[in-house]
Amino acid sequence: KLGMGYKKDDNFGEWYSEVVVNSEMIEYYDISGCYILRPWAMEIWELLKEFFDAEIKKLKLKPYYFPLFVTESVLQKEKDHIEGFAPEVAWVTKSGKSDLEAPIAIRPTSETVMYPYFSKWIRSHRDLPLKCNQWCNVVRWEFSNPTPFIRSREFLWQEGHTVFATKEEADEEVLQILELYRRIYEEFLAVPVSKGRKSEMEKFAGGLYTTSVEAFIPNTGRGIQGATSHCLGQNFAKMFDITFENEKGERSMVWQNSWAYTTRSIGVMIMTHGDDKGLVLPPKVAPIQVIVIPVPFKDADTTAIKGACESAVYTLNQAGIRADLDARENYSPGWKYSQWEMKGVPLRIEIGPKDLANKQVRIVRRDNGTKVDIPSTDLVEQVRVLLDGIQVNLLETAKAKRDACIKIISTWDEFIAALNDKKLILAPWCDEEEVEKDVKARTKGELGAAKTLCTPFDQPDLPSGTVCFASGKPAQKWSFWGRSY
Ligand SMILES: O=C1CCCN[C@@H]1CCCn1cnc2cc(F)c(F)cc2c1=O
Ligand SMILES: [Mg+2]
Repeated sequence: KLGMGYKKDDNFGEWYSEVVVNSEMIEYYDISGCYILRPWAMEIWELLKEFFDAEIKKLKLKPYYFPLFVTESVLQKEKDHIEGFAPEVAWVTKSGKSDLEAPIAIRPTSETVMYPYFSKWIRSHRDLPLKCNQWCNVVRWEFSNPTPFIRSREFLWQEGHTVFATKEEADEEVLQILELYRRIYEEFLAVPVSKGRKSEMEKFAGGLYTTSVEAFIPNTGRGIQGATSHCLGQNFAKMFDITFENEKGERSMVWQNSWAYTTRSIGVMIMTHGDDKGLVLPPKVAPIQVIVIPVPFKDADTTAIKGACESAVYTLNQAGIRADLDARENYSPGWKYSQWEMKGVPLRIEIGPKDLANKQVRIVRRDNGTKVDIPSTDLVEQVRVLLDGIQVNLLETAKAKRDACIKIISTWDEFIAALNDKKLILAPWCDEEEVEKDVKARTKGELGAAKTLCTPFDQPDLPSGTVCFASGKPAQKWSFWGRSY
C-alpha cells in the first residue's frame, strides 16, 4: 500500500508511527521500546556522525570504546543521582542456566565505567586535558510511551567525557560543544533550537550546571531536549578521586564535562519537516539528494531515455551530489514519484521523450512541489541552487512555525491558557526551585506537567519591577516553560 493513512495535523502520533515505517527508516521489533534502524535511518545517523566526529577531532577528542557492562558496586558509586534512575537500569543476572555471581548492569551512561580509569590514567598536569569520546548504544528501561527515535529503551549516541586542570577550560568547552549541537540541528537537520541553561531542578544532578539545545514540536505543543552539554565541576573528581599534580607539585582535583546527542535528533527532524506525503529530508542529511526517474513513452526511444538518466546521475555524482537512478521496470513512474516522496528525497528529476528532445530535464522539489525545466547543460549548477534553497526553506519555515508558537506571558492565567493552547511559553521567573515544583504540582495531569525547558542565553529585556508569573516575586530571568517529551 502506498500513501499515508493518517494526516499529520489530525492524528500526529499515528502519522509519525506510519511515516517512519513507510519511509523504510524503522521496522518495529517484538520487544517494546526497541526498534530496527534500517539504512534510510542509519545513513542519516552516519552523515551527522561524519560532521560531528570531524569537528570534535579538531578539538583533539580521542576515540575510545568502554565496556557495555558495569558492576553493581561501581554503578552504586554514584548513588546520589543514580537512585533517581535506578528503575531504568537493565541488569544481566544469568549466563545460560546459571546465575551470575553478582548482577551486572548494562550501561545507561558511562561515567561510572570510565571515571575509575580516568583516575588511574591522570597523575600529572601533563596528562591533562584528557578528551574521550565514544560512539555507542546505551540502555535505559523507560516505561513512558516508547516512540521510535524519540524515546526508546536502547539508543545510539556519542558521549564525550573531558577532563581539565581548570574550570575556565571546562566552561569554554561546554559552550563549544553546545555550538556544535546547534549546528547539527540548524545547519544539518534544519531544526531551530534555543541554547540555554537548565534549572537546578532539571539539570543533571551529578553535575555543576547543564546547558542544552531545546527544540519544539508544534503539533503536540511539547518542548524536546535536542542535546545536552554538562559541566560536572569537581563532583566526579571527588567521587572517583581524579586528581593531578600541578606545575607547583600541589595535588588538586580535576574539572570535568560530559556531553551527548542521540538518535532522537532524527525523530525531531521527522516531526518537524514531515507532511502528509511522508518524510521531507533536508538535503544535508538526505542519503539520496536527487532521484532520477526515466519516463518512457509507448513508442519512445527507451534506451536513449535511460542513457540520459544514467549520464545525469553520473554527472551529479561526479559533482559530489548524492544522486541515484530508479530504473526499476516493474513500477510505473507515478508509483516511483509517490515512493520517493514518501522517503523525503529533496529533488526528483524526470526525463521523458520531450525532455530528451529539448535537451532538458524536469526537476520537482519535495518541499514545495514546484516543477522546473532546466537545460541539461546547467544540471549541476541548478541542482546545487535548488538543494541549498530547500535547506534554507526548511529551516526558515520551521523557525517561523516555532516562533509562531512562542507565547510571552506575565500572569498565571495567561500561562495556563498558553499551556492549553500548545504554546512554547516564555515567562518571567523568580528562579526559585520551590516555585518550579509548585508549577509542576499545579499543572500535572493527563498530558504531563509543565516544567522549565531552559533559560535561554539570549535573554529579552526584563524591565525592573517585572514579577514572576507564578509567585509574584521579583522576576530574575526569562525562561522557556512547557510540557515536554
Ligand atoms: O547526559 C549526559 C551526557 C553524556 C554522559 N552522561 C551525561 C548524564 C547522564 C544523566 N543520566 C541520564 N539517565 C540515566 C539513566 C540511568 F538508568 C542511570 F543509571 C543513570 C542516568 C544518568 O546519569
Ligand atoms: Mg531519561
